[in-house]
Amino acid sequence: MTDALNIENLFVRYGRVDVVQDVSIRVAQGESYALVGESGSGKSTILRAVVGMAPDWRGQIHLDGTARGDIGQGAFARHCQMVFQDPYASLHPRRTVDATLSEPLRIHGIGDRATRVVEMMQAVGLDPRYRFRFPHQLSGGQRQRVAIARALMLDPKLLLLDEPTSALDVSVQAEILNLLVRLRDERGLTYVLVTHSLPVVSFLCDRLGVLHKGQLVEEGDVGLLQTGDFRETYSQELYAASLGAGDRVRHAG
Ligand SMILES: Nc1ncnc2c1ncn2[C@@H]1O[C@H](COP(=O)(O)OP(=O)(O)OP(=O)(O)O)[C@@H](O)[C@H]1O
Repeated sequence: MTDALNIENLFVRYGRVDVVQDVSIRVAQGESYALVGESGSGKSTILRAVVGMAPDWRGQIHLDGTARGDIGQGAFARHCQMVFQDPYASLHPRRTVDATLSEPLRIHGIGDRATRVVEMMQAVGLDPRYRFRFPHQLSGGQRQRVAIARALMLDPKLLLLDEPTSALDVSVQAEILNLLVRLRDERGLTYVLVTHSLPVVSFLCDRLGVLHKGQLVEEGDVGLLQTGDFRETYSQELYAASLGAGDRVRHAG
């Protein structure tokens, strides 16, 4: 089967610096893949290159076997969406939930918007009576549910999740992780997740890639997080630093 996402020899440059260097990643259909690594290692930049938010990149990016450059903006939005870390920053402060969720439908000429908005609110566990609320009238967890709902409005197959729970209270993180697992199972989604949290990777992902200074230094099955059997010193250090942090999340299911 064609990979959901195939990144080959990706370089991304800001100014004169290659912040991503020769990275190749394949993510199978239905797989959940995590990118981990310290702050500034280039994790988010890789996601940004996939969605077209990195101005200067080279290499090959294929989605479902089609080159990124051959996919128009509309088709891309129907295929792949990104969820950002901070739902407060990513939602428009003067748009109600209804306006936020209707917008992609309007842009793509999809009718029956009120019904679809209510159905999606229910699918992400948001009470439809919040439909005409603004972001500041919602909790952090509810806002992230809106952001996830917005990402799903066009029924994409690939979701890029950039630290989707790290801006949330610990008590709410597990709820959002459970929601992401349920939505993935119900909709056959493929996830690429960027996170600092190895417990989140254990909970949500099948495979992980370790990024260090813009390079992918190691890839492996998520079982590595049980054994700690990493090959590279950098991965071992990252693993050791995370030990003991977040059993709560690991058992969120
Ligand atoms: N718009 C930009 N202009 C210049 N440099 C940038 C820009 N965005 C990111 N960088 C640099 O690129 C490098 C990689 O950043 P990136 O955000 O991808 O790292 P990250 O691994 O996702 O970090 P974090 O975990 O802190 O989000 C960093 O050195 C960062 O300073």
